[in-house]
Amino acid sequence: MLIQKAVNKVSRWRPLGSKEFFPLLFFGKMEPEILSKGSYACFSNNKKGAFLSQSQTKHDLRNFSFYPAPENVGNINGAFYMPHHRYSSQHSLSPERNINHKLLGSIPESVTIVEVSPRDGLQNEKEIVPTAVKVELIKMLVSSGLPVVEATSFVSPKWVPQLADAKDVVSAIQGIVGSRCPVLTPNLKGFEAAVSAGAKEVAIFAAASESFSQSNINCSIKDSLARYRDVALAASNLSIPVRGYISCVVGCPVEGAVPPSQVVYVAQELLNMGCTEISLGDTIGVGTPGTVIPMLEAVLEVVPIEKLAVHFHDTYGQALSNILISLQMGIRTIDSSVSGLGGCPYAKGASGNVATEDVVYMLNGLGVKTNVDLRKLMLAGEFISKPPLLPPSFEVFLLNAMALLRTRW
Ligand SMILES: CC(C)(COP(=O)([O-])OP(=O)([O-])OC[C@H]1O[C@@H](n2cnc3c(N)ncnc32)[C@H](O)[C@@H]1OP(=O)([O-])[O-])[C@@H](O)C(=O)NCCC(=O)NCCSC(=O)C[C@@](C)(O)CC(=O)[O-]
Repeated sequence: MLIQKAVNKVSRWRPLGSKEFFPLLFFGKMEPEILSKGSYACFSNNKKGAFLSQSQTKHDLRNFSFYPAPENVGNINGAFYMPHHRYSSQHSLSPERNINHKLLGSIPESVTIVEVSPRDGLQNEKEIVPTAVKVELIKMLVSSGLPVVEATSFVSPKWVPQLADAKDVVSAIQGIVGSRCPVLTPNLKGFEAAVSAGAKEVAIFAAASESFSQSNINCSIKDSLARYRDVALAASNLSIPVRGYISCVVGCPVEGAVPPSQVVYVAQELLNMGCTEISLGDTIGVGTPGTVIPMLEAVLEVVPIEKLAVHFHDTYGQALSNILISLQMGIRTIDSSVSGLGGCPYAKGASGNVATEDVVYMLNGLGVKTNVDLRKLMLAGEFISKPPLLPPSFEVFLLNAMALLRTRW
């Protein structure tokens, strides 16, 4: 029997297979060539692209690091990757570049990506993913350079059976350095269990919609805030940072459109109880820039921009547009999930989170620093999305053996 792991929601992201890699290694051409005005070829076996302004020279092109053939990186024909390029006045030689500059000028130089796949990505998966697989996923995500990897939730196992192994996951990642690994805690019981397992950061999760609060955490918004005040106080006594989520910031599966004033109310309450960061969740992915901009403008009246994060689901393919406008408004923390895994068990119809690969690809294209290695990230996505070739018990045995070897050497 094979274990059915999470389903990769974004099949365009897959690492190079050896079949594609070896021809590139031996026959691929590493230097870009200008073919005609404004177009170039990255590899001899690649399609030609036409993305650069006519004023750019061959010298400019050499300064970019090109990935191997783009269709091999992500199956995106004609796309290409410029990790170190940033639009700056140095490059603003043509009028169209000036227009670009105006639109992109407010985008931050660096962005913190909060990877939520081990928690938000897996919580909705029906087949139970073995603890060792979850731990390996977290390690792979950490090794890709992600600064924050949300590890799991200390919620009721009756409500979310997939995350019933929260204690074991947190115990197993105690040695991890280089990334923060917060966990969700819905109440004091969850908080205490998280702390005794070794969690150093927690997140609480309220909603801007009354119906969603009831279906997700079985209480009203007011009662949830009272519960969270207790968690925030206990956390502050232990100097543990608390992130506050707000779900349904633009739309609710039951109530429809959610007015920005309800989001502002919950944001203000979370801020007052001491949350160090507030993540605004478009839980069912119904937002567009048309609804996200007014909501963000309203929240920015009460929450300082450096404390805000955005959390988009991609139900209608709007997540990247919403992220782009959030960046243009100055937000510097983006939540995402590798391979677009995710969906809330209590939000019917909610599709996956925005894929981290897509976010990193866009940020790289904008020249925004993330410190994330896209190739390693893709391997993590591949690892969690592909049904394994081995029986689960053997796979878990292998993962445990690898973990043991790592601790010995
Ligand atoms: C909040 C509760 C616990 C209330 O659940 P409840 O049933 O109202 O709780 P209760 O206090 O009446 O307790 C019932 C039982 O649960 C136990 N219990 C109580 N608390 C815990 C705990 N922490 N850990 C383990 N067990 C717990 C408690 O001990 C008791 O056990 P029993 O006596 O029946 O054996 C429940 O509704 C729950 O766990 N909800 C979690 C739902 C969830 O995880 N949703 C997904 C996360 S939110 C999300 O995805 C959105 C987000 C953040 O990603 C952003 C976005 O996209 O919008």
